[in-house]
Amino acid sequence: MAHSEASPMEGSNRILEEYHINEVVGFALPHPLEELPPAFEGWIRIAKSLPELIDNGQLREEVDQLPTLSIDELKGHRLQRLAHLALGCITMAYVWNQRRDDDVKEVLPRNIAVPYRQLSDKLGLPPILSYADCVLANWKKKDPNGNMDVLFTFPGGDCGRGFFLVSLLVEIAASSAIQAVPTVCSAVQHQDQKALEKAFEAIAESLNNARTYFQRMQNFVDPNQFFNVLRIYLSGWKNNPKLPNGLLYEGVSDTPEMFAGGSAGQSSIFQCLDILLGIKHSSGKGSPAEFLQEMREYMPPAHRNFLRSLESGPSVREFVMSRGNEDVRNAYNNCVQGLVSLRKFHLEIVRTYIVKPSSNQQHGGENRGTGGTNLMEFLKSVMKATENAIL
Ligand code: HEM
Ligand SMILES: Brc1ccc(-c2csc3nccn23)cc1
Repeated sequence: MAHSEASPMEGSNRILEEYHINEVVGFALPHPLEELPPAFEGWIRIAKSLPELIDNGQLREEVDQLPTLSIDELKGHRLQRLAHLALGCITMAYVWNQRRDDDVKEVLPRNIAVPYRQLSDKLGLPPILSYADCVLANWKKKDPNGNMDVLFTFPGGDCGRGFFLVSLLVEIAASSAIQAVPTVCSAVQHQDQKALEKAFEAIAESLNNARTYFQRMQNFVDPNQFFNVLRIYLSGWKNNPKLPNGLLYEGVSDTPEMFAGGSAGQSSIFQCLDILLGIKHSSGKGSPAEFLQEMREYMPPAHRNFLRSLESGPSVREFVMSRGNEDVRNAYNNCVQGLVSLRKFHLEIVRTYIVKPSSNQQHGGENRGTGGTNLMEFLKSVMKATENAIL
């Protein structure tokens, strides 16, 4: 690990800041901006009006009329994240438009493809809408008492707002677990059983709290709107029969390129806890481990590096198994159980929001998730691997 990068083993919150992890919102972007400089008003205007423009058939025409803008004026991480999010939403709307299989765009025009790729390269993010865009940076405080709202959404009524905000609330609730990660690493390094037990207790409590937010999904998101509308706009162009060669980014490359659709496999919280607790997912070609590893490439680089540095440290699980006292082992198991409960509840949500609505479809339900995975198999495997980690 590069000497300039602090390792979580040094056990200070300074480390988390260095990896762009915020003590209140965790991996989410703190205080996202909502406005771009005046020259970019067209991007914001269109991104803010996707449902209306798509429904009245004007979206693609509006996008085609945008000027090709230089991104030089977009200084700073937050401005670039807002622009990347706006262009990501516009790109999904432009490609999928009114969700007709015979009306999918295979070429993204240069006036958005060129700045979109430049911003993606600057941020180290993929040129497709990702979890880091749509969940982590797509929010604002609506009023002084902390109610939140999304910046952009898609057709499907309140479905997108609910899906993105509930995911964000789970991320924020689980962020206190991430705050305990340097303490766990330091306690293992110093073989401090009491400190380790306390840090595990904080993680377990955080996961139980996060689960209560998960339950809000049913109140805000309609399963049929999710399955038949929103899910289409989050689909990507890797192994997608609707775009078998991928998407051509005009003015950027001569051949079409493939990028996976949005997935919460791109959530750093869950991958971070899997690493910390030593939860190993099944590996091999087309395996959950391979999919989750690939999804790291869609995360902000700082978060990807945090996961790497965590992976390079001593095994917490080994320490608990070989030297942990009974209290430490129980506290460790409560953390694993917290992740199992979240993943079991998530499986119920997926049955309600994907499996059931897809069985109502005439073609017997394509068993694919937003990330294009054979989802139930993948999710059950991930949940079982978590359960198997209980000592
Ligand atoms: C309507 C609600 C939801 C649906 C239909 C849904 C669906 C899915 C599907 C199909 C996958 C498989 C991978 C993929 O294709 O992306 C997945 C993965 C995942 N989802 Fe969701 N999801 C929902 C809500 C949430 C929420 C609120 C969270 C919390 C942040 C979440 C966290 C995850 C995680 C972490 C994974 C990766 C697998 C894992 O680590 O367990 N999901 N989800
Ligand atoms: Br883009 C985008 C990508 C992923 C998500 C998301 C939030 S929770 C969840 N489970 C599966 C996907 N997913 C939302 C927007």
